[in-house]
Amino acid sequence: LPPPQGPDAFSVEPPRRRRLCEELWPELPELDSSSESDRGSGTEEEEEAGPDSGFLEDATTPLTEFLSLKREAAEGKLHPADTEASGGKLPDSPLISVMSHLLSFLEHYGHMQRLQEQAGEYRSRLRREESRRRKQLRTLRRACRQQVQDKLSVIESLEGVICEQQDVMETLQGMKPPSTCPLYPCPPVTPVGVHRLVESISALQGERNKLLEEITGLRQQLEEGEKEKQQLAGSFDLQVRELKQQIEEREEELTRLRTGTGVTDSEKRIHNLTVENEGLKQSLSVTQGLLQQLATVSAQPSATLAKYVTQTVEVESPTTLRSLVEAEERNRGLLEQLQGSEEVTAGLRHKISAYESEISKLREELLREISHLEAQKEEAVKEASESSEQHLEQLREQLTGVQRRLATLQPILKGMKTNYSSLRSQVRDFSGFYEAAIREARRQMCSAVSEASEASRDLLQKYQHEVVLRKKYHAQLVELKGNIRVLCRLKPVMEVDQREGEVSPAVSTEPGSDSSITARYKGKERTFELDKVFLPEATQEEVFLEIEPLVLSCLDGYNVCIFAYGQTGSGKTYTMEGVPEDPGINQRALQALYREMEARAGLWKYSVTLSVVEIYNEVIRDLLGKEPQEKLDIKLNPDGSGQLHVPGLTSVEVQGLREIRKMLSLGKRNRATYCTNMNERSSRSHALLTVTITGTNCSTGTKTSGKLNLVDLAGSERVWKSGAQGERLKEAQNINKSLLALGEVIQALRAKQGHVPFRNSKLTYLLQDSLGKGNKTVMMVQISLLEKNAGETMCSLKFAQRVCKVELGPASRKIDSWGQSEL
Ligand SMILES: Nc1ncnc2c1ncn2[C@@H]1O[C@H](COP(=O)(O)OP(=O)(O)OP(=O)(O)O)[C@@H](O)[C@H]1O
Repeated sequence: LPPPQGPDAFSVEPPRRRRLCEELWPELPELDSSSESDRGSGTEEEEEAGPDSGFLEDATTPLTEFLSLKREAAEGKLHPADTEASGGKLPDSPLISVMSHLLSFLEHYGHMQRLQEQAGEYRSRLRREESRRRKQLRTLRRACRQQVQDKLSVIESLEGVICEQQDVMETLQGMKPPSTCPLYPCPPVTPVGVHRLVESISALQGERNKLLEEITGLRQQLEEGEKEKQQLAGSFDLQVRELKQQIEEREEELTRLRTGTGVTDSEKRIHNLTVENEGLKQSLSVTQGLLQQLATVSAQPSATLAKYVTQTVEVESPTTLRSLVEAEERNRGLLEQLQGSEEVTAGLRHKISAYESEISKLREELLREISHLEAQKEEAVKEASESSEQHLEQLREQLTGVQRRLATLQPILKGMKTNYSSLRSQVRDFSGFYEAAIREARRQMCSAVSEASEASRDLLQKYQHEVVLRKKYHAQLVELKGNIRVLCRLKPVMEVDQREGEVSPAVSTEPGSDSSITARYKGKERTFELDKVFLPEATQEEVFLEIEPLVLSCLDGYNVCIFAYGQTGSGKTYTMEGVPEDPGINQRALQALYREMEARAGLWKYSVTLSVVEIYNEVIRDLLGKEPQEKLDIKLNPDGSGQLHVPGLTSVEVQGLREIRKMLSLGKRNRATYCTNMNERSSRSHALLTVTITGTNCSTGTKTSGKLNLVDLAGSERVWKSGAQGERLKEAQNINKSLLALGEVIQALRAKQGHVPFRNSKLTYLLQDSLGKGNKTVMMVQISLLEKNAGETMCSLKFAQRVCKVELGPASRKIDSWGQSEL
């Protein structure tokens, strides 16, 4: 095998190689914080690196310094202001002081202060993030450096081996054969030895190639690390931009607030310039950081690599050389970019200095303005103090006046105090005085009450006497009128009758007389003398007024019976019940009773009970009961009083007229009503409303019990005329039977017979206690004026005449012209 030709790496001395490796990664000693001496130790190898490597070194030096200063500042070794002053060659920026000055103005506004604090927080976060990123970067670089050192140590050991081999080779080559050697002076090297050497050299070359490959791999790793670093730097820049944007937003908000709160134009301009300046500074710092990274990572390895290539590898590998030349070209491009960036940086610095000078001018203006304001403030304070002194003087004068007034008021106050103490003693004694007065008043009241009770007793006695007299006279009056009274009411000719042509009257009255009535029937005329004849024009009220005293006598303990008698359709129900808009006797009687009861309230207490029964076909039915169809019987009261009573009959105690109306409407609904050809709503039953009034005298306790029977009798027409048949015929017969029985009872009473046939019908039996002696009865005979009803009219008037002859009291009655009754 041929020996290696030309210069190779093995010709380089080991210490020199070590220095070359160190130059390949100049940031390694920097990161060890011991780079000052290493960087400063310019060696002859560096000078041999050519003009390009020297230029690169010169260009990277200030950036390296800047980086170190920045790092130191980050590590807290230097104050940021010092860093900028020394590394960036910038004067101490007044922006921060102006800013702080401006912010001091904002201290008056709590909200602005909070915003400022937020901005500070964002800045500190930014700084923290920056330091974190730098730490990461340092860690990465340290790891890379460790790897490189490891590789270098391997290379060194290999180089040592190679050197040894070379020494061996040189020794071998320089060895002279012994003079005794037959092959001398050119002793042949044994092929085996040479072959072994060649083999070892080629093995070493293979190892060296491997190492070179490893170096290439490491370079690739470094490049990848660089890319990662750039990505990190990019993301870092993005975060920084976001944070700056947030700061800018906060500062804009501050600006808005400041504008809203009325800062001067100079302050606004200063603020705007400050913001712009800050932005420029930030862009400058970003650019510088970028340059620094580029210079640190790209340029320095390239420079050292160039030297390395020049000295070692170039001759061996054209491919590597080509790639290194390309890297060199890239480095040159980066350098150009660096130069451009530096120019931009210089321009920005110039701008910053211009802005700072303007800011300093504005600051001066601001200071002038502040001093002017302070002067104004002092003046205002002076004026305020003068006015307050004047006010104080006035207050002093007022105080003096008040003190003078107080001095004059002192005696009055003293007098008031005396009065107050006397009042207090009076108040203390008042309770005793009050109790004594109350006792005296009670005593006087008791005596007055006793006197009054004596007087009232006298009055009460007089009143009771008067009541007794009134009752007596009332009874005498009623007796004079007659205890049984027969009234006649003429039904007016209705429209329906006029339409049918039934207008010829069969009844007439005498002018000037209100008690005689003349009826014509079958060519005969007959005059009847009754107690009262109501003409067709008579109102419901007129009718009731006639019987009101009798009704009211119930309150004094009388039993009163009021009948409505007459043929069907003659107006019985109208007279007794009336119509809603014009009520009849029933409701008017109850109203009058309640009126009177109210008038007697305080003297008498009354309770009113109500019962409504119907007598249909000689059967009594309870119209207020739950079972109206149930038949009731009349029996003697088991209390031995001899009174009659109807077991099971509903007797409702009513409290007022409203309740009575309810009961009456219930009774009306339950009443059996059938149609006949005489009247569409002809009642075929007797309706009996009984009002029992029990009174108690409040002072004497005397009790009275009166009963008012209001009877709407069934139609009295003759059976043959009503055309009734079958069941209806039975109804008519029963009706006529009960009416006949009523006539018989009245006749017996008139004749003062010992036996009065009350039991002949349910009606008379039921009214037994109201029809006897001492009771009062009113018969309201309803008659029609019409010719067609003349026969019925005649019958009704004859019946009325018979009743009229009955004498239930001492009053004598006129006897009619015919003398005797037909009964
Ligand atoms: N004085 C009167 N003024 C006005 N209308 C009357 C008068 N009398 C009766 N009427 C009317 O005549 C009609 C028949 O009267 P009502 O029903 O009172 O007769 P009645 O005798 O009760 O008949 P029934 O025996 O069938 O019950 C009713 O429409 C009633 O309003």
